[in-house]
Amino acid sequence: MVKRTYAILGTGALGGFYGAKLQKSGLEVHYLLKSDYQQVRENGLIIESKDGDFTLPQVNAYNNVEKMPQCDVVIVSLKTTQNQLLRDLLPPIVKDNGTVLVLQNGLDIEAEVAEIVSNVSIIGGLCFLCSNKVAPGHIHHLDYGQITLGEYTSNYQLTGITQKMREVTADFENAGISIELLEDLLLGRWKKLVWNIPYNGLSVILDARTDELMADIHTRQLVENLMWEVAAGAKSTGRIIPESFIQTMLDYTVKMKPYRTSMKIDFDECRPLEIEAIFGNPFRKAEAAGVYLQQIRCLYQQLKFLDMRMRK
Ligand SMILES: NC(=O)c1ccc[n+]([C@@H]2O[C@H](COP(=O)([O-])OP(=O)(O)OC[C@H]3O[C@@H](n4cnc5c(N)ncnc54)[C@H](OP(=O)(O)O)[C@@H]3O)[C@@H](O)[C@H]2O)c1
Ligand SMILES: CC(C)(CO)[C@@H](O)C(=O)[O-]
Repeated sequence: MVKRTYAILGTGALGGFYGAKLQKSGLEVHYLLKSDYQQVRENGLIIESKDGDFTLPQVNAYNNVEKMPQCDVVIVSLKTTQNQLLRDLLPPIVKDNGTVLVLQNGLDIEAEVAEIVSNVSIIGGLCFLCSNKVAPGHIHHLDYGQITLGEYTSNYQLTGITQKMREVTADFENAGISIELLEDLLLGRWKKLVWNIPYNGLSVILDARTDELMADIHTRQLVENLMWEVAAGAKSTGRIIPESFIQTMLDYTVKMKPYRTSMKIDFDECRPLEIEAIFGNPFRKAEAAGVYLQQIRCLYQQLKFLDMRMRK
């Protein structure tokens, strides 16, 4: 059987971790880097993981997509704040009839990708992962790692489980990454936002870790209210998030090790925040369906202010 080749667009906390796992399992992986290029080209990747540390002393590192070979599967693992680059980065490296696997947080990114590349399958993946890039080419995987995958079709119609989903799943599972398959990508994306909208947003605005947000009755209530509003957003697009799922997310977070969200880390390190993909797209999609997500819009406006002030 011919092995699929992979490209990683953005070799950071997430892309570096999954890419290294795929390479370690025996697949050919090509990594696009920016500031870490020289270091990774010379010394490879270091993965410090709760599942076992490993190093890849030699990796296929690039700082220019034009030098990369076309690959069967291209993993989009930039921060969404860089997605304006996809128009230039994606077309040269994805094979005709290949797959683009979007592993970013947020909503409607697959629809943006569909406007850039044609004759490819687009799969969205929700990553339940806690990973940080701690130094150039050095990834610290703290917890979890499962990915939920669903294939995108125009307007997020239901696809069922496709052959391309099965192929990617086989490669990831062979690399020791647990996969769950979804027939409804849009519902999966809204469900992931049930976590990301309250915790990412409030962690920045209130300068708090997840455990602090859950320990205080006022912030816990805020979290829960926001989760309900995400469910209202989902409903406006015809997707139902059951009440039990909200309780599961609250319980999940209580049991999590105290966590500084990725948005809080970005804020603390003065990097642009993923506001449009995680907050803007959801409230705009709901508004287009006639439902006004007041609390999420309020978070969005505060985050935009903080992001703008930080950049000044
Ligand atoms: N980390 C997690 O545990 C986790 C969990 C779930 C979902 N996610 C989502 O996954 C996505 C990626 O997050 P992340 O945590 O992996 O971010 P990250 O650590 O910042 O990784 C992004 C990488 O992209 C690189 N990059 C930026 N511009 C580039 C360019 N023009 N060419 C090549 N490389 C470029 C960055 O390099 P430089 O550092 O040189 O700019 C960085 O290494 C986000 O949407 C996030 O919300 C992450
Ligand atoms: C929710 C999470 C902290 C772990 O599942 C991670 O997936 C994230 O930051 O999106």
